[in-house]
Amino acid sequence: MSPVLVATTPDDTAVPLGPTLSIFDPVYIGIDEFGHPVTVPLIYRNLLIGGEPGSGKSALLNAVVAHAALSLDCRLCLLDAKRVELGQWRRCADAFVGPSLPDALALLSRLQIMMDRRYDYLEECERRKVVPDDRYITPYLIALDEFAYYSATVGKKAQREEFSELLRDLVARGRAAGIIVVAATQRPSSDIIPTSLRDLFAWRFAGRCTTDSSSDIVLGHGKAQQGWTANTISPTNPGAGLLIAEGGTPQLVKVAYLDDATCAAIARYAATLRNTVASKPQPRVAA
Ligand SMILES: Nc1ncnc2c1ncn2[C@@H]1O[C@H](COP(=O)(O)OP(=O)(O)OP(=O)(O)O)[C@@H](O)[C@H]1O
Repeated sequence: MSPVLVATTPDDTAVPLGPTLSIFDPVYIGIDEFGHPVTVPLIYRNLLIGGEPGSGKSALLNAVVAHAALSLDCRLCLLDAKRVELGQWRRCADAFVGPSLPDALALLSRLQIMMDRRYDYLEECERRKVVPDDRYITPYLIALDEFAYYSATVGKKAQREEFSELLRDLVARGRAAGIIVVAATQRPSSDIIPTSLRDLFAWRFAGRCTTDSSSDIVLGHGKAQQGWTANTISPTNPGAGLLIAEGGTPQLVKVAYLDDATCAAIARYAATLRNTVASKPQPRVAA
């Protein structure tokens, strides 16, 4: 039987805590058009989320981050230029970057170093990837809301390019080292999501897009012609979108929505869990 986790309140009362999740579990993200639950495995994968403003990208991001926050075998790094979309999870995260490109660069550089060291370790142990209950490697979820802010909006050109290169490297090489990137943008255009970057994301979600071509930029070339376009999703149906995950065929999904109060409650609970249960002896990425 797994041990009962107990938290201590300020007046020293022991409060039993419920079970936790694992980042190796499939992540519940919503329902399909028949009302069936939709889950996606995220370990060893990355997820790209695109769609017009208000299409429900942050809602999906929050559903994924909620699962990761409740997974004590996962650490979090959050980048959110608006600060309020992912801000409620701040106390669960090793690092939280707001609207600062230098901070974003510093964080991604450190993650890149950590990734390289993890591969040194895996090579030394003659292993290929992180596994459940890994003694020394804890998976990291890197969640970015509106990554175009860092890759195309602020700072100098060289800094933006450095950001894009670092992000691309983490997406391309991070999976076996337990680094999961979930990145959202409201600008599904070819300059923000070039094909070479898009194709590195095994899982993709397109919320409502204003054109067939912007939907294709998220889902893949030719999908609109095959009848899969997020342009047909009603603007009055936020959270609905086309998901490409296992199987490769797009699937219509309505994302589970966590309102502010629910998010805050889950985040508080997850932070309590994280403070209560000793984490693995591994240096933190954040300063
Ligand atoms: N799954 C959902 N079910 C019901 N309502 C939703 C859902 N997802 C989003 N909404 C509603 O749509 C609003 C906008 O959602 P959200 O902030 O996730 O969009 P967004 O695409 O991230 O927007 P932006 O690009 O401006 O950040 C939410 O405040 C909420 O009212």
